[in-house]
Amino acid sequence: MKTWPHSYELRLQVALSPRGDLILTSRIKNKNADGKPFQFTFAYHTYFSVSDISEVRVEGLDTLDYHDNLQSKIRCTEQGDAVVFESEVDRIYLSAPPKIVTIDHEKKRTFVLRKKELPDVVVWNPWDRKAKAMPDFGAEEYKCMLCVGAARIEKPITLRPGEEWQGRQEISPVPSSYSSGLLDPEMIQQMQRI
Ligand SMILES: O=P(O)(O)OC[C@H]1O[C@@H](O)[C@H](O)[C@@H](O)[C@@H]1O
Repeated sequence: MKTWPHSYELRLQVALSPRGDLILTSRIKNKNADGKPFQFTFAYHTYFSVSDISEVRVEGLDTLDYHDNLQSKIRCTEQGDAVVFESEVDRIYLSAPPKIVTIDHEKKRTFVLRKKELPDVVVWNPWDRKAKAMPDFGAEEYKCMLCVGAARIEKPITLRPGEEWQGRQEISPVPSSYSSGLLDPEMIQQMQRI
């Protein structure tokens, strides 16, 4: 293929635990016979179903730098305690901690995202104008979704022939009655058991 003149193997393992944890493991192997290494970036693009995007907050990204895809990918710094949504957002947060939480106040549900070998995090919601322009996206669907996904974008991966890279993302839904910036004791116990 002209756009990607390399031979590779991609394996995606999808596992669902009895309590609802979704574990995605991706393996990419360089199968080039010509001895050439290749370089790539990687992102999961997982959509969460939320009750109302205006009530959702993403925690764990405070003070981090991000590339803003809505401003020609310029590098900005997150100023808030949490990421909240009042308009279109399309960002790549850099070198994020291994655990990020997406809190849905209305549904009293939190998605705990854990990641390995994937330092960055994509956060995306198209909002109304872009939603209308996308043929595979309902005009109103932006209100009840949020894309948060582990990624490796800033520092691409290089593989020599025969080498393999593995990245992993785990999503655990936990009930939560989060309020005023403090996790309730029940939720802390549940998160510690994960
Ligand atoms: O349709 P997908 O693959 O989920 O991607 C949706 C959007 O995801 C964003 O992260 C990209 O910056 C956008 O360009 C893209 O439209």
